[in-house]
Amino acid sequence: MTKLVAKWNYPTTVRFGVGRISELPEALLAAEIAKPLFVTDPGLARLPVVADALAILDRGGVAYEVFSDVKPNPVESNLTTGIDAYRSGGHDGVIAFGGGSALDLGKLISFQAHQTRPIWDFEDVGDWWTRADSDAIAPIVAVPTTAGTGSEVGRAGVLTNETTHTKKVIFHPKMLPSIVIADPALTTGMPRFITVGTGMDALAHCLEAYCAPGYHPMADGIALEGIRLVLENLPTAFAMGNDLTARAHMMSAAAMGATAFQKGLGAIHSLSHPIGALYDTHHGMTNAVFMPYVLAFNRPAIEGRIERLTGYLGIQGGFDGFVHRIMDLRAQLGVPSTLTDLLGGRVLSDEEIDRVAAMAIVDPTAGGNPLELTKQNVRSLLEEAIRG
Ligand SMILES: NC(=O)c1ccc[n+]([C@@H]2O[C@H](COP(=O)([O-])OP(=O)(O)OC[C@H]3O[C@@H](n4cnc5c(N)ncnc54)[C@H](O)[C@@H]3O)[C@@H](O)[C@H]2O)c1
Ligand SMILES: [Fe+2]
Repeated sequence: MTKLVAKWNYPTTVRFGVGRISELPEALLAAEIAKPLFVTDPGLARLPVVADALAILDRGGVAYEVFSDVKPNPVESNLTTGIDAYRSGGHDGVIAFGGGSALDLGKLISFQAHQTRPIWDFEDVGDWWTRADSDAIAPIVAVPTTAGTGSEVGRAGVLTNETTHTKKVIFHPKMLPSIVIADPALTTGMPRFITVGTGMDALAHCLEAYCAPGYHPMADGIALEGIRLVLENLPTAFAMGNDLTARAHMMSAAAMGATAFQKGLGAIHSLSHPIGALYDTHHGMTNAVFMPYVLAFNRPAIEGRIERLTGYLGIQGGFDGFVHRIMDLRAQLGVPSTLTDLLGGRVLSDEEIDRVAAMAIVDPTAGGNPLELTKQNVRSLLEEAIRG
C-alpha cells in the first residue's frame, strides 16, 4: 500500500481573466518591483501582444527595459546575457513574458543574478537547490502567452546545456513567481502548431502527474480535471483560435498541470527532454508524439488508474478506449504519429537510440514513471515510437 506521507506545495497568486493584462503596473507595485527587466523572446517582441503590454507599462509610468535574447529551448548564453542586462540596467525584478522559454529564462535570471555557483549546480536532483549561497531572488511577475508549460506557477526552469547537449531542469523553491497575470486573450495569436504543442504539454503534465506513484490526492484531483479541460477545449482552441472560452480553459489546464506535476512526471518527459536537447524539437509536440507509446508501455502499472479516469470522463472501453481517444485527438490536431515523422523523416540510428535511452534514464523525471526505466526497456519504447 502507498505510504500516506507527502509534502505539498501549492501555487501562487494568479490574476486570471480576459483583459487583466491591464493590471500589470499594479501587479509590479504589489510585487515591489520599481524597475523591471521585461524578458521575452524575439518572435514575440515583434508582435502586438508585446507592444500592447509595453504600452500599458508606459501609461503606468513604469521604467522598464526589454531583453529578448531568448531562444526557444533557451541555452546558457541566453542566461548569461540576461544576467548582464539585469545587472547593468540596475533592475530590481523581472517580468517574465511569453511561453515556457521566456518564462523559464526570466525566472532563471531572477535566481542566478544572486548566485555565484554555476547554474548546473541547481539541477532538480535531490536537494541540490540547498546549495544556493544566497536566499535572495529578484521578484518575478509572470505573464504566460502560451497555455502549456505552466511555468508561471512552477518553481523550475528548463535550460539546455550546449556543452553536453542535455536539457536540464533547474529548481529552486524561490523561483516561483510572486504574481501571475493569466490573460487568455494573450494566447489567441499563437500559431496552430504552438497551440497544439503547448496544449499537449499541459495534457502530458496532468496525465503523468495522475499516473505517477505516490500519495497526492490533491494533485490527482487537479490532474483529473485538467485532463478533462484539455480533451474538451483543445480541439476548439485549435479550430477557432479566437474562442476565448476555450483559450481560458486551456490556460487553466496549463496552470493545473504544473501544479499537479509536483507529484512527479514520467517517461513522456524523460524521452522528450533528450529529443528536444539533441534535435531542437518543440517540447510539447514531442510529448504528444510519445504519449500513446508511453501509455502502452506503462499499462501494467496504470491500467486501474486509467479506468478510474475513463469513468470520470465518460469514455467507453477502459484503458484501450482512453488510448484511442488520445490517438484520435492527436490525429485531429495534426500531431505526427511517430518520432520519425516528428524529425521530418529522419530515422534515428542505433547509436542515437542508445544515446537518447542513456539520457532518458537519468533525466530527473524518470523517477516519477510508474514502471522503472532501464536502458533496455527505454530502447524498445523508442523503437516503437520510431516505427509506429
Ligand atoms: N518550467 C517548466 O516547468 C516547464 C514545463 C514544460 C516545459 N518547459 C519548457 O518550456 C519551453 C517551451 O515553452 P512553450 O511550449 O510555451 O514554447 P516557447 O516559449 O518556446 O514558444 C514557442 C514559440 O511560440 C511563440 N509564441 C509564444 N506565445 C505566442 C503568442 N501568444 N502568439 C504568437 N506566438 C507565440 C514564441 O515566440 C516561440 O517562437 C521548453 O524549453 C520546455 O522545456 C518548462
Ligand atoms: Fe512539459
